[in-house]
Order: sequence, then C-alpha cells, then structure tokens
Amino acid sequence: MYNLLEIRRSTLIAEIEDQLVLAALDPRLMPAPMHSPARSSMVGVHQRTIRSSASTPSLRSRDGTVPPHARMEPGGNVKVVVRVRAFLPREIERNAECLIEMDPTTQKTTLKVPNDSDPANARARSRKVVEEKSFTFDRSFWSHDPADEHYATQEDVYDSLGEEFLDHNFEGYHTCIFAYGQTGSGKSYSMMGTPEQPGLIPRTCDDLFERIAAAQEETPNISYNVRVSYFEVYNEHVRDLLVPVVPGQPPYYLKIRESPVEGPYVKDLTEVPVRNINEILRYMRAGDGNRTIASTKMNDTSSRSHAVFTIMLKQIHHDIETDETTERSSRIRLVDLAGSERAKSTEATGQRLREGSNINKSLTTLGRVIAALADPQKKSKSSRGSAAKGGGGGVVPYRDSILTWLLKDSLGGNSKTAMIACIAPSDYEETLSTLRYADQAKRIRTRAVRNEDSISTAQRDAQIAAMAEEIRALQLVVGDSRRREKDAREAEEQLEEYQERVRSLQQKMEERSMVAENKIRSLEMENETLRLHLKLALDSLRNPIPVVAVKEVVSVEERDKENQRGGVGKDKGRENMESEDDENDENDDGEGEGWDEDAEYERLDREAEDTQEATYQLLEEVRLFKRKLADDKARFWPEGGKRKTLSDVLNLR
Ligand SMILES: Nc1ncnc2c1ncn2[C@@H]1O[C@H](COP(=O)(O)OP(=O)(O)OP(=O)(O)O)[C@@H](O)[C@H]1O
Repeated sequence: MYNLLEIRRSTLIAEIEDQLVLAALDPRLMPAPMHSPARSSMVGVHQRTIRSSASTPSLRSRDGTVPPHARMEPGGNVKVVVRVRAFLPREIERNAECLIEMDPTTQKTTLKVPNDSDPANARARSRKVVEEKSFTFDRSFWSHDPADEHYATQEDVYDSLGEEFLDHNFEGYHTCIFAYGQTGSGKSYSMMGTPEQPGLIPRTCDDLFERIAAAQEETPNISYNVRVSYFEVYNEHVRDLLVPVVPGQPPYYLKIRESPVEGPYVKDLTEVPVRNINEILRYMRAGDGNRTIASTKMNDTSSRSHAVFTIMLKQIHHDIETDETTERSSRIRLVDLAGSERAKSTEATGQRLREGSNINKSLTTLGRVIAALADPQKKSKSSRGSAAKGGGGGVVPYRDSILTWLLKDSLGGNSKTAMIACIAPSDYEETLSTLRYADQAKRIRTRAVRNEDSISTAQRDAQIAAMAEEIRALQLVVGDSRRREKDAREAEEQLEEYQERVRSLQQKMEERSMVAENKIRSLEMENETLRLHLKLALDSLRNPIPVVAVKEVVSVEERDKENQRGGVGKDKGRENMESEDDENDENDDGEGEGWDEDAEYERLDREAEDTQEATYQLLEEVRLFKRKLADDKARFWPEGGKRKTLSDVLNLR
C-alpha cells in the first residue's frame, strides 16, 4: 500500500515536471524569439502545417511531404522484410551454393533445391519433398553480392524501413523492429552493424537527433524528451544492459510486472535521459558491450540472448494560436533476437547447449504467438497451457516465455511492427523454416494508435493544480500511514518486550515454586528428624540409662610382674587389688558426690522444652508455607483446569 502510494506520488511528480516543461514553452512566459523575416515566415508555414495535418513540423518526413504510410489508418499488418547475407569464409571454403533468388520488382524471395555436393544440406535432401519455395514479402533485401546492382547496403535497409518507422514515432506511434533468423544469418549485423557499417539501431539514433535538431531550428515551441533503456533476455532472465557487470558478482536479474496502461514491463529497468547522438551512442555501445556473446561453430560472435534496445520519445508542442498543448509519446523498440540453432550443427555442449535450448524454446513460443495472432480463427483451437488474451479475443500464449510476454504489445497490440527475417544463403532447412515463420508474421494485424494528448493552457493549469492537490493529499496519507506504521511498530515492540517480561516472571515463579517444594520437603525431613530426636530425648528422660563405673583394666603381664615382686605375693596382690577396688569405689563415690541429679533433670527438661518450642515453630512455618503454596496452586492451577500464566492471573491480555 505504502509502495503504491509512493509510486503514484513519483508518477505525479514526473507528470508535473512535464507540465512545467509545457508551461515553460508557453509563449506568454517566453521572451520573443529573435527570428529573421525568412525564418519567421518558415515558422508560419509550419504552423499552418500543424493545424492542417495534426503533425508537428518535425513529425513529417525529411523532404517535408506527408509520407503515404502516415495517411494510413492506424493499425495494419506486421511489415516483413527478408535479407540474405553474403557467404562467410567457411561457406566459401566448402564451396557452398547460393540457394536464394530475389526479384527486386515483385519482392519475391525464392529458395532453390540444394545440389548434392554441399554436405550442409544433407539433412534437407533426406526430406520426402525437397522443392523450390517462393514467398513474397514487403521487401527482399539482396545483401549477398556487393557487386550486384541490387545489392542492399546497411543504408538501404535503414532508408526503406528505419526511416519510415521513425516517421511513425514522430507521429506518436509505438514501433517495434525485430530481427529473426538462424544463428549466424546476419541479425546483429542488420540491427547493430559494425563501426564501419552501422546498422539499424545506430542509424535510427542518428536520424532521431538529426530530426530533433532540425525541428528545434525551425521552432522553439516543441520540446523533446528522449530516454533509452537496454536489456537482454538470457536463459529466461531479464538483465539490465545499462548496469555494468561487476566481475565476480552473480548477475542481477530484473522482474517483470504488468500495468493496466502500459502492459508488461521490466521493473526497475534503467532508463537514461539522452540529449544528443553522442550520449545515446555511448549508452548503446556500453549496453552492447554487456551483452552475453560467445563463440560457436556457426558464429564467432554469437548472441546468446535476445536484446531489446528501447528509445522513448516524448514531444511536447505548444500551439501559440490556439494556446493548446499537444503531447506525443512513442516507444521505439529495436530487438536483436538470439538465433535459432540446431544442436547438431552448432555441436554445442554444456552452457552453450543450455543457452541454445532456452533460445529455441522462446523462439518456438514466439512462433506459436505469431501463429495464433496470424490466424485468429485457429487461435483458440491451437493454443494450450498458460496464456493471455490476445487482440482477436482468442487466447495467445504470450506468457509462455519472457520474450513473448515482454513483446506482447509489439506483437499484437498498440504498435507498428516490422520483422527482418535474416537468412543464410546456403542452408535449405533453416532458411525454409525462417521464410515460413516470416510468411506467417505477415498476416498479423496490430492495433497501433497515436499516443497523443491535447490540452489547453487552462486545462493544463487545472491539471497541475489537481495533481499538486493530489500530491499534497498523498503526502498526508503517506505521512499518516508512515506514522501509523511507526506507532504500530513501536506498540508491537512494546508488546514483545512486555511479553518477554511476563515470560521471565513466569519462569521465576516456576523456579520459586520448585525451590519452595524442595524447602517443604527438607523442612518435613528436618521436622521428622527433630521429632525422632525429641522422642529419644523424652524416652531417655523417662527411662534413664544407669551409670556404669569404669574400672581400670590391668593387663595379665602387669599382674604377673606384681605377683613376682613380694613375699606376700598373691595375698598382697589381692589386698592391693581390693584396696585399689575400694579406692576406685571411693573415687566413683567421689564423682557421685559432685553430680546433682535434680539439676541434671532440670537441664534436660529445659533442653526438651527448647527443642519442643523450636519444633513447634518449625511446624508453624511449614504450615504457613503449605498454606501459601496451596493458595498459589489455586491461583495458577484452578481445579480441573489448565495451568494459568502470570499474565492470565494478572489479567494483562
Ligand atoms: N549483410 C551482410 N554483409 C556482410 N556480412 C554480413 C552480413 N550479414 C552478416 N554478416 C556477417 O555474418 C556473420 C554473422 O552475422 P551476425 O553475427 O550478425 O549473425 P546473427 O544472426 O546475429 O548470429 P547469432 O544469432 O549467432 O548472434 C558476421 O561475421 C557478420 O559480419
């Protein structure tokens, strides 16, 4: 929700910026232009042109006349051209035969039956029917033999296709030109070309800024805004080619989203504003350098991905006389598809094989999309699986590959579209397949509409005011939701802290009750011990143990020695013994004289009373403790019920 609001806010700000550009063009706000009389009259001529044709001066073709296609009804069939390239060194080496013929008058392309000598066509010869095939296209470009008078150069291709499509862009139409063909057939050469022989993309950029410069020379009432993006679809992932590759880092892939107005688009794709040809070419080359390219058996610099170079052109024109502002937005999509390839011919393994299989898969889906769009009647019967609604109301499997999903609008929607079918001169099988593909694409009708909005100054001002108001409201909502989010976050944090405290309190309670239980047990044991002690003490008081006199024990040896000592011998000894006994008895009596029996009983009584008192105290403590425990138990473990937490007891939830 918050993100959506942010997106809406940024969109509104961008729109306001555009409106401010318009406001800046408002003649009432601009200083009077310093025109020469001749130039002023030129402006006047163009003003008349604007009113009469709905095209701004820059929207007309270079010679100043309105081209026939500009008068066409919006929509129309996909334009299909075919281009055959020259032999490559490996083809010259094997003495390959050119199987292509083109008629410059009828624009017919003919594929001849291969002879028996070329091993590259062995597979074709194994077919049941190998016959000559002819197809007629919008243009057949003969780029096989530079010496031929009909040889089509890079410039010829641009002049006959690129220029026309750029005219459409200045008229406010979205366009798409895509190059299709087997690997090594000349797609990248046609689209990007070489520094010496630039292809369609650099030529389009060049012409675009030339036209803008010429238009700005003519009138200051138009402002132009050009932005570019460049991405590739590699192994069914979208990669931003304007974001430099960081060595050692995993590639960063972008997600695809769909907007109700714009259709499928690449989220977070870099879109850079460009002000001149040098800037745009710099981005184009940087992106081109980031493309995934590898050397294969069929092509030393084989594109392993589909590359989409997009130019967004916005023209904002202010009509001085009517005080009206016209905004035209168009998208120029230039697509260099990866080439279809047969694993057998490329002898690819590992990563190259996986790339090849992904390339073929997406091209097969493109084929199914083309077939469904070309033949709307068959569309619903032939398409299966996940699919999106197509232009004719049937089901077109756009969603079955990233490529077709992203090109949805260009293939069957709001776009004027052209296909350059590139063919190798000596490969019967692959060329036949490409020509059939191209032939089918001819039947696709798109529904291009002019993306133009006219608005008066008053309306524009009202729009700006409304948008500013919406921004203010959105800012309030955003601020409010931010605040609420913050409050909610804080409350949540507090709650968590609180719960943590309750948890620790509960834990402490449990620990304490465990300690209390242990204490009770030890007190009970102590109590029992004391009871026993007391019982023994009382018993000993009631039945005292008589005092036993302890006599000195004389050893046998000592007694014998004594006997040997005197005449009296034994008698003396006996006397002695008796006297000793008497003495001992006296001694015992002597002790008896010191022992006070009553005092002793008194002392024992006191001791017993003290012990009893201590025991009673202990028993009282135990009783109180037990009562406390019973009380706690009743609070935390209601009878028959579940154990309650401390927060339950304290009613904290
Ligand atoms: N019209 C042409 N004139 C001269 N050379 C050409 C022409 N078309 C293609 N070539 C040459 O053929 C070779 C293969 O062309 P390119 O790389 O454009 O093929 P591709 O279809 O893009 O291949 P892949 O699908 O493998 O990327 C290149 O060396 C290129 O310079």
